[in-house]
Formats: sequence, C-alpha cells, structure tokens
Amino acid sequence: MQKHTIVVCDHIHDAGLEMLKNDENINYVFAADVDKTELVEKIIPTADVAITRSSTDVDEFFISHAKNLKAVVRAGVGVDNVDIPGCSKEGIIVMNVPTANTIAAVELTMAHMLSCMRMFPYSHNHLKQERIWKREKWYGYELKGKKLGVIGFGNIGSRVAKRAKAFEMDIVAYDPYIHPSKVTDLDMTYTKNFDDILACDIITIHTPKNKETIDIINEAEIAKMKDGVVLVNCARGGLYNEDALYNNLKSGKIRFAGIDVFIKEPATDHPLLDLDNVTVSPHLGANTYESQYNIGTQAAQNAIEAAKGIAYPHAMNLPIDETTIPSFVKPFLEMGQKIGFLESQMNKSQIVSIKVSGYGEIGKYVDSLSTFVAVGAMSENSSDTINYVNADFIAKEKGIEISSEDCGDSSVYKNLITIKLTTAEGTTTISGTIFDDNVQRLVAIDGFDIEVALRGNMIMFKNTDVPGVIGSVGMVLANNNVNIADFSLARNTQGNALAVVLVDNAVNDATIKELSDLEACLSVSYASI
Ligand SMILES: NC(=O)c1ccc[n+]([C@@H]2O[C@H](COP(=O)([O-])OP(=O)(O)OC[C@H]3O[C@@H](n4cnc5c(N)ncnc54)[C@H](O)[C@@H]3O)[C@@H](O)[C@H]2O)c1
Ligand SMILES: O=C(O)CC[C@@H](O)C(=O)O
Repeated sequence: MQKHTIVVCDHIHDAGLEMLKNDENINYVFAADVDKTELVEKIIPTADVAITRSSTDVDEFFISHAKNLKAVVRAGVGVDNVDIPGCSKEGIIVMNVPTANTIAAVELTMAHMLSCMRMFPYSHNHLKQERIWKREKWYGYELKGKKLGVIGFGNIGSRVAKRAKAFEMDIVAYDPYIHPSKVTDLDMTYTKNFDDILACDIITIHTPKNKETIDIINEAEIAKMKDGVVLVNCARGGLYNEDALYNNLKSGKIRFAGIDVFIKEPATDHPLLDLDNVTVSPHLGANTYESQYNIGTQAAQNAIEAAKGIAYPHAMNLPIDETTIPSFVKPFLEMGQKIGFLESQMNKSQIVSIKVSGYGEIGKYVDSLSTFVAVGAMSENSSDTINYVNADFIAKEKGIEISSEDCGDSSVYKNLITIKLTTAEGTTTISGTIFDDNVQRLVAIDGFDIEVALRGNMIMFKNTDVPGVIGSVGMVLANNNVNIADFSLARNTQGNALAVVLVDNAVNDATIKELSDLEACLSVSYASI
C-alpha cells in the first residue's frame, strides 16, 4: 500500500500522535509549532489529510496550497474557521469530531455560571494575591430559582440545561431546529419566541457560529433584558456582539459575564479583560485530559481512515444533499465504502465491475451508495486520489462497470446492502447491515451467513469442513506471535467452512502463506480496515 501523508497542524493528544506514528502506511508530519504561513506554503502541499484545531484557518490561502488534500479533520466541533464551500469545490472532505469534548465544554459553562454568581475568581484573588479577608465584600447570588435561557439545545446546551436543573433552576430553551419534546420531556420550557430567552436571569449560548447566529445578542436584545442579567458564552466569540457586551457590562446593565471565546484569538489585549465584572478563560472549553484524549485519538483514527480511503467519519460536505436523505442512510454510505475497501483487499486484482444492491428502504439510495463503494474499492490500489467527486469519472476511465439495484424489501433485515466486486481473479460478495444501536455488521461473506464486526485486522480463511482446522489456524497464528481478538465461524451445505479471525496486530505475508499451506485450506485473504 502506498504511504499517505497526514499533517498535524495543531497540538493534539500524544495518544493520537502515537496512532499516526505506529501506522506503517502513514507518513506523519507534526507541524503544530511551525509558523502558519510556512505551514501552508511548504507543508500543506504534501498533505493527503490535515488535522486542524481552531488555531489553523482552512481558508482560501490554505486551500490554494492543498494540492493533494483529500480531507481536513477538525479535531473538535466548530468548523467556523473552515471554508466548507471552498473545500467542496476542490473535492476536499471536511470532517469534525463532534461529541468528544461535549462534557468538557458543559462543565466549563457551569464553572463560568457559578463564578459569575459568586464572583469566585475575584474573591479568590483578593485573599490570595492581596491577602485581604473581607467577607462583606463578596455577596453573590444563588442559581436556585433563577431562570436560565439556553440558546441552542444540542449536545452541549441540553447537558448544561440538565445540570442547571439539578441546581433547581427553571430552564427555557430556544432552538428552532429541534423537536420541542427534546426539551419538554425533561420538564423544561421550549420556546420559539426569542423574547422569552431575553427575559431570563442568566443566558447561555451553545449554537454553531454562522450567518444566523453572529450577533444573535446585540444592543437591541440586551436592551430588552432584565437589569443585572448574567451572560455566559462558551461557544464562539461574536455570538454576543462584543461591543454591546462591553458597553453593557460597563454600564452594569449586564451584571456579570463568563466568556471563554473571542472573535479574535488569542485575545490578550481585549477590552473585556479590563472590566472587573467578567470571568474569562482562554478558549478552554475542550481542555480536559479526558476530552483531549478522546479528540486526539478519534481525530487520528478518522484521519487514517480518510487517508486510506476507508471512510470519512462525520463528513460535513458529502456529495449528497443531507437535508433530503433520512438520517439512517449516512451510516450505510460509510459502511458501503468500508466494504468496498475490504473487498478490494480480499480480492486483489484489476477491478472489472462493482454491483451494489439495496434491500429495504436503503434500496432507494443505491445510486449514492455506489459512489461511496467505488471510493472504497478503488482507493486501495490506485495511484489517483479518489474522492466522491471524481470516483465515478475515474471508474469510467479505468473501464470499471458500476451498477446498482433497488431490490425491494429485505426478508430478514430491515435494511441490507450487498456489494459484489468482480476482478480479473474472481468475485467477492459481502452483505452488511446496521443494527439499531448504529453498529455496522457484516452478515454474509461469499454465501456464508456470518456475523462479524467491520474493523481492525481481519483474516478470512475458507476450508473444507474437517476436524482440527481451527486448532491448526490458531497454532500458525500463535507461532507467529499473532494474538486472536475474535473468531467467527460459518459452514455451508457443500461441506465448506469460513472463519473470520480478528487479530490484534498486522499480519505479514509469510504468516498468510503458512495458513494457505494448511491442508484443508481452500483460500485465505487478509484485510486491514
Ligand atoms: N469553548 C470550547 O472550547 C467549545 C468546545 C466545544 C464546542 N464549542 C462550541 O459550542 C457550540 C455548540 O456545540 P455542540 O457540540 O453543542 O453543537 P451541536 O451541533 O450539538 O448543537 C448546536 C445546536 O444549536 C442549534 N442551533 C443552530 N442554529 C441555531 C439558532 N439560530 N438558534 C438557536 N439554536 C440554533 C442546533 O439546532 C443544535 O441543536 C459550537 O459553537 C461549538 O463550536 C466550544
Ligand atoms: O480546542 C479547539 O481547537 C477548539 C475546541 C472547541 O472550540 C471546538 O469547537 O471543538
């Protein structure tokens, strides 16, 4: 397999860096400490995939130097510093890591809210820095009984609301893009009237930053608020207009504000820092060890999968209109691409055709699905950079016939996809489904009914169904220091059997050859997902 270059543009957890270092197919470049202009001009042109955080803007300058780039992995949630339309134009997939830092941001929001109510950092400094013990100076307010307005009730907003409820606050949530029951089921108030938010004692915001949400709180909105209102922003700078925030903190209309994010960061010179009714933090919402470990490892895993063409988890600019497809379709697209990738490793030869069949509701989406399968199948052995934009075109150029079929209802599974890959050497057919808990499972391989996970290092061993084969396979693997993680077996009516063995580490060609020399072996293939 050719080596893929992954450039890490900002700091991520060491565990993620280790994953990149340890993958023999990845050429890993750590560029977090490189000056940003140098990064873009000298390093980005070599990148197949870039991992970024909020310190690296993926803007016109960046994109114009990204000559080989297949994907950008934003190691975090917010993609407001990524030019998504610009990336789409160049066929660059943008992915984020959506929930890994949710709890960290939720807990920081609670910390700001409590600090605002009790002026905690100020009383702390008074005693610690100035050595003054003046209890009468530090009267605060309680959260209990106060109305909390939550703007944006997604991963973070909804969890802030739950924690605030534990403090016996009354919650009012504004989010026009969710079903009201998401709020009302929690015994909280859902509103479509923004004025209900403005009437709250404390307001916290948890929306993305976009045209609709920039300045969502400005002078006019603040004028409608209660005197002495408290505002918290741990989402993005500029959702509350910064000038309006400053003026109204200064006048006392806003009693206190808790701010983690600024329009321009680093914000070491910001006027808000001069006020003594603000608690600030330098964009620390994601800064817990737990969150950084989760983000770093997930970003690395997603970047590796994207670099190899296996999958693009959490892609935000897929070549389909996501508003027109039901949510159950996206995991099937991702699984289709992985199956295509798996089959091209099991059946290594010139691809002749790919046929995609969909059973159940998924049958309506087989055309989109076939593009994803083609990306997976062609990525393994192609010198071209294959993406969703050029996959069909490159397939045609290579003479690969791609077809798809809506097969109507599935007899056993609600939705099922079957992918048949034909190469100059033969045909491989694999079926897969997604179980309710969003788990991808292969359910048939070359006519054998077998249920296996679609991940890791997989050995597919076909044999005549005679005693002692499992032991011999286990022995060969043990002798070669290969540890078995999972072993699934299936038999057919022709007296043959298939074993799918998941192993902990990569398997070399010599070990596969030893397995193929076993007497009962009909065929053996190895794939790494
Ligand atoms: N400070 C930090 O370090 C930090 C860490 C993580 C996330 N964030 C930021 O927090 C914000 C929320 O993240 P999340 O993970 O909860 O995202 P999310 O996508 O789960 O939730 C966002 C919610 O906002 C709602 N929304 C969108 N437009 C809206 C509008 N105009 N009015 C009201 N609601 C609207 C959406 O419907 C959604 O429910 C993002 O801006 C993210 O970048 C900051
Ligand atoms: O740490 C970062 O890069 C930003 C974290 C956070 O704002 C996010 O959007 O995930």
